[in-house]
Amino acid sequence: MNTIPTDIDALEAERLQREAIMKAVHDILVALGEDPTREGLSDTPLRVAKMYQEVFSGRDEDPRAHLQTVFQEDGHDDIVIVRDILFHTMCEHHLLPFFGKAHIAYLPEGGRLTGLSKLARVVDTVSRRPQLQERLTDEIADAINDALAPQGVMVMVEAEHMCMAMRGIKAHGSKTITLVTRGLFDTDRDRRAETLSLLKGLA
Ligand SMILES: Nc1nc2c(ncn2[C@@H]2O[C@H](COP(=O)(O)OP(=O)(O)OP(=O)(O)O)[C@@H](O)[C@H]2O)c(=O)[nH]1
Ligand SMILES: [Zn+2]
Repeated sequence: MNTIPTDIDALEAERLQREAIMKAVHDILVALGEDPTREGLSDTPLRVAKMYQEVFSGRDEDPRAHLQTVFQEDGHDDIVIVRDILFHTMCEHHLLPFFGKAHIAYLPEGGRLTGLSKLARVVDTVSRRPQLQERLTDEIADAINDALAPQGVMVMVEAEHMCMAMRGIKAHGSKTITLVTRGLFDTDRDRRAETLSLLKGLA
């Protein structure tokens, strides 16, 4: 009985949100001196609204939901690394893209492993939010730390920010690197150094 009204509510909320974004985009076009009825622009508010709904659709998702499937592999408490997970997201200051690669390492505890693709799914979910690179990196590490309770997690993100390239300082090609660690990587200097060089692809 409940599922149909809930679905209808969700669809209605999505429709209302799309209309609100369309109106805002229409107003921006007018403020820029454009004619929103001209052929090239007439569908632009709808296109932009759908695009924002898509690229910000991770706001209400919990990235930990991807990590609920745990494989028990007793005796495997050695490092797992997935490098070069490509992502795109939107900087919350300017609503311009930043994009690059996430590199993830975790040291399992008690043989608790997750599927490799699930790590990329975590990156995908937190990328579909208005973001800061530092928070994106924290959210990936926290999701893995909470869901798997590993001995340690290390996440490195390297990205180029369009708000630094196509406007403002116009620092084309600059890369921002963020690194966060949890658990054993905070305390064990040797493990930290070894894993960092693996994350950088140096080993
Ligand atoms: N720490 C951090 N800063 C970011 C990120 N994305 C964009 N920024 C910065 O956010 C800052 C916003 O600064 P403001 O002075 O409020 O805005 P602004 O006048 O547009 O700044 P400029 O880009 O220097 O022209 C800029 O320095 C951006 O480079 C991010 O992911 N993390
Ligand atoms: Zn920005």
